[in-house]
Amino acid sequence: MPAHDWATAAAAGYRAGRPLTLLFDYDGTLTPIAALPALAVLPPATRDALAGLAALPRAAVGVVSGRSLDSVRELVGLPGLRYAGSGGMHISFGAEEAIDPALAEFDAIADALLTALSSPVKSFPGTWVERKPGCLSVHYRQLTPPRAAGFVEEAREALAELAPDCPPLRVRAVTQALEVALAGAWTKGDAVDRLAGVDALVVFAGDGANDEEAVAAVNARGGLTVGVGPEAPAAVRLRVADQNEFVAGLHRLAASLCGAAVVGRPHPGGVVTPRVIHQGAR
Ligand SMILES: O=P(O)(O)OC[C@H]1O[C@H](O[C@H]2O[C@H](CO)[C@@H](O)[C@H](O)[C@H]2O)[C@H](O)[C@@H](O)[C@@H]1O
Repeated sequence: MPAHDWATAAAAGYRAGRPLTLLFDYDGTLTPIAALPALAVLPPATRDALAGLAALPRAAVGVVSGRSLDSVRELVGLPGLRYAGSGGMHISFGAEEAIDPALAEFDAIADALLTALSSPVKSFPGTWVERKPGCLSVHYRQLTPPRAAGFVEEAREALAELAPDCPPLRVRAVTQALEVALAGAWTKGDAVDRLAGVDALVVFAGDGANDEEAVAAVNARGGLTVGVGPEAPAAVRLRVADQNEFVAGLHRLAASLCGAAVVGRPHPGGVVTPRVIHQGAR
């Protein structure tokens, strides 16, 4: 195995005695990109690998996603993991939650944003808006590249027209969707800071523009950042060509640290009912 392989490096750190925190993006990293969000289902073998790694005595596993917290938690289906949804604004670890106050501020203006976006969405059939706590994804995957460029321009203009009556927005293109949140809202970097754990070797893997802050946060901790595919943030320390290669590394890591026991193991049952313990300052 080459020395720059992320799974080999993570296994070596764990074997050397360091706690290991593995944080992964969901869409495009743990699952292949699909035509619609509902079709991006986690393969059972990937779930087994995550469950096996999370059961190790000095390891924690988290999924940090642009999806809503409920959606990512349900799709992954492992109560023992750490989760962040809404691009880092809504964080869940064990029985505890942290919520960015910007989430509620955004929700108070979300209807106005949806109204503003209704005109470009009507003009470009195939586009649609996914409403999530604290943010929106304006999807345009079904459009050809020139139509997508036209749609993005119109959607950005529609949002910009709200400017005098609306707090500043953060609008960025993430895997064929415009992600819209309040400027200054928590990002995946904030989620990394809350989920990483003290003294752990932190590994983060992601594939898109909304992973930039997580990559910066993990690099700042001296951790291991893995870019999945060509659109991964430029600052990653290691790269894999695509989602298949990333999952192959995940299986190698699980096999190396957990042995054959990870395949077909029953998943931990039980439902954790989270309670809110912290609403951070903006
Ligand atoms: O941060 P992530 O976990 O990567 O989530 C980013 C967005 O993922 C979803 O949309 C993207 O994946 C869909 C399924 O593969 C695809 O159909 C869509 O075109 C992509 O934009 C999700 O729907 C969004 O809420 C997430 O922000």
